[in-house]
Amino acid sequence: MNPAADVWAKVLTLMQPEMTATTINTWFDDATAVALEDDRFVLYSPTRFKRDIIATRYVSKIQNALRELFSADMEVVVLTEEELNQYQQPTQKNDFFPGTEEYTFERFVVGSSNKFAHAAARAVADNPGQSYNPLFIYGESGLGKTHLLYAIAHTIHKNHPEYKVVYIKGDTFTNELIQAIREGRNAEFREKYRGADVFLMDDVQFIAGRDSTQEEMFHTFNTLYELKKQIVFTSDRPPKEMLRLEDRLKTRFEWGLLADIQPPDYETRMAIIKNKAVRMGVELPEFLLQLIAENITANVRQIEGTVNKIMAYQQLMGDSVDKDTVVRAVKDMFKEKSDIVPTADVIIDEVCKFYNIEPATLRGQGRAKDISLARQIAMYQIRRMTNLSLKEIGKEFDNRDHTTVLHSIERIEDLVKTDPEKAEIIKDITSNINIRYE
Ligand SMILES: Nc1ncnc2c1ncn2[C@@H]1O[C@H](COP(=O)(O)OP(=O)(O)OP(=O)(O)O)[C@@H](O)[C@H]1O
Repeated sequence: MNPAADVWAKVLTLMQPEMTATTINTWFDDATAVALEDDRFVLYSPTRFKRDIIATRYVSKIQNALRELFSADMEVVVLTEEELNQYQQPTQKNDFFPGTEEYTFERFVVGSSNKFAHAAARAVADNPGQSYNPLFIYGESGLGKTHLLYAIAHTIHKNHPEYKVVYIKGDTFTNELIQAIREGRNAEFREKYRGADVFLMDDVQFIAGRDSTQEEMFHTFNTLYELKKQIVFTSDRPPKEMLRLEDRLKTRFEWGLLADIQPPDYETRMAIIKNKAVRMGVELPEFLLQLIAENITANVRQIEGTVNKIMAYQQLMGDSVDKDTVVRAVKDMFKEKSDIVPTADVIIDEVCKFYNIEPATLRGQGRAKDISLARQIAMYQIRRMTNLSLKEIGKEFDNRDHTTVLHSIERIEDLVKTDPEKAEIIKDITSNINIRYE
């Protein structure tokens, strides 16, 4: 169904308690929905007189209903006949970073878990280089950091089309730099990044621990900062927890404003699901909204994935699906996600990659300090991430005894508490393992 028409039908229903049926019929009987834009809802009323009444008296009521549907403020426009003829849907409004059209402030649902980061991003987008510099947004994966970064980019581009907005991921920066050095194009690389008016770096944690990248970042930062160019970073953790990051960068990253994003609370999850469903033109009954909001708690990306799957499911099955069938299908989706358990092989492989040793060595009897530590980490990770018993873990490591395995695991448990660098290594290895299953 046309999402705008669908939204309009919902708006009319939502307005019912506040208006008599006669009022609704009188003013809205021939009004039709023209478009649902990013932050505007466009209506058309063929009767000039009715159009004027809607535009003057009822816009705020329509806006209230839209806010309820989208958890966001939208502008409402009521077109006259001539305006309708001239109306052109804005196409590719945000096309200067293709593929990111949906990542706008209007489409970002604000709740208590992200309102600080959202407000900071807005401030920076409205006054680049003048409010907080740098802005450093951090939080776990899938909570909207990239979304905010692009929203900043789109807003600045709209207000200042002449600005050179540069978006780069931490690991791409590293790779490009290596390539530039290899090909003798250092000057070109520098110009590209140090010449930016707005510098946005996603996942900056990936530059930590790499000397030439950190050196380049240091000079890029200084140049941009002195010129009062806006700098924004995102990361999966705050600077002080980036233990392999040079101190001079750590302190610089903290010069401006640090803003964290937490996993969304129940209300925000509900709002995100509703917003997404309405935009996709899907009808999700209350029980289904609640079921998703109760079960998918950690990550907005997973919430979106679930809504997409339900939509596909409903399209396939049509209206004939009964409640039990949908509930079962949705529960299967939850199960599928939480049931992914990495194998011992994959975990051992990732630990070996990190420490640059052979799996056979890790599994074997060698007692060199580095190898023992890596082995203990592997045992700890297997215990944490799989359902294997101590005995089964022992088998993976040349038939070691289960008490040896237990001692190893306990040693790493202690280290994680007392040695932040080790804790960070474990975090890195865990995310490398998880990535293999995404
Ligand atoms: N508050 C929100 N409102 C609407 N959509 C959101 C919100 N938060 C996240 N999303 C959506 O969830 C998905 C994941 O968000 P995003 O890619 O920005 O996460 P991230 O924090 O950058 O994750 P990663 O660290 O894995 O890159 C995107 O499609 C984004 O639009």
